[in-house]
Amino acid sequence: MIIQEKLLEVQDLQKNYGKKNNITKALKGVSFDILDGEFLGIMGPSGSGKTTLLNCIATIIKPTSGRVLLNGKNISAFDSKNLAEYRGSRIGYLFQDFELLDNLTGQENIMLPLAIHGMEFVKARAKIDELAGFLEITDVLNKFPFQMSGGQKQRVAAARSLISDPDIVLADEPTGALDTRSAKNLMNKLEGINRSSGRTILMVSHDPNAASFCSRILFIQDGVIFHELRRKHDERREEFYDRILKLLAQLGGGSANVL
Ligand SMILES: Nc1ncnc2c1ncn2[C@@H]1O[C@H](COP(=O)(O)OP(=O)(O)OP(=O)(O)O)[C@@H](O)[C@H]1O
Repeated sequence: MIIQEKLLEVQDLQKNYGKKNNITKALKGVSFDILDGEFLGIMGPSGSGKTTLLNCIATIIKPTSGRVLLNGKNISAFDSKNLAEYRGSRIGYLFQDFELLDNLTGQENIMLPLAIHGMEFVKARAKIDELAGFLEITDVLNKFPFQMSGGQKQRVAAARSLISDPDIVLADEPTGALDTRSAKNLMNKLEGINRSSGRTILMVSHDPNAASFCSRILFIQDGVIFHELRRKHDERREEFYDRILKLLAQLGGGSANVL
C-alpha cells in the first residue's frame, strides 16, 4: 500500500445538539488527518459520537464549529450546490442498513450516483462489471433488494459507494446488520479494494473483528479521541485483532464494557 498525502483533515470539530438548557456536546474538539490510501477505523462505545463525527465528515450535518477539509477544500462550509457535487461523487457512502431502493434492481441501485452526476453508459457498464465481479454480485444485478441476502445487499451498496470513483468511502457500521460470515466476506472485499486500488476508507464500527481489517484505528469516548492503534506493516489481521481486544480489556475491564 502506498500512503501519500493528507486527503482529509478534521480540525477541532465540535457538535452540540439541543438548545440553551439542554445541550448535548456530542463532539468536543476532534482533530485528525486521513492520509490518501488509508483504511481508518473509528471505534467507541454507544453514544460516544461516532455517527455524529461521520455525519459531519459526510456533510450530512453541519458541525457547531471546526472544519473538515477534503483535498484542502473546506467541505463543512460548502453550500447545498457544492455539496450536491461532492455527495455520492467525491464521497461514497456505505450505511449499516444498506439504504437500497426497493423498486430498483441491484444494477439500477449501483448506478444511482451516476444518474445524479453523469457518466457515459459504456464506461459505467465496464465499471459495474468490474465491481460486480470483484464483489461477487454479478448474479444479483438484475434482482430486487427483497430477492437478495443481507450480505448481497451490502455488497451491492458497496458497489454503489464505489461506482463514481470517490476520493473516500465513509462506512457507518457496515457489518452491523450482517451475520459473522457475511461480515467477514464484506470486510475482506473492502480491505481488497483499499489495498488493490488504494481507495481511502473511513469506517465507524464497534465490532473489533471488522475494525481489525483497518490500517489504523482511532478510539473515541464522550466526544473526544483518546487513543490510536496502528496496524504494523505485515502484521497479521488476527494479531491486530488480539491487540484491539487487549486494549479494550485494559480500557474497560473487558470489551463489552467499553464498546
Ligand atoms: N439528533 C440528535 N439530537 C440530540 N442528541 C443527539 C442527536 N444525535 C445524537 N445525539 C446525542 O449525541 C451523542 C453522540 O451520539 P452518536 O449517535 O454520535 O453516538 P454513537 O457513538 O454513534 O452511538 P451508537 O454507537 O449508539 O450509534 C449521544 O449522547 C446522543 O444521544
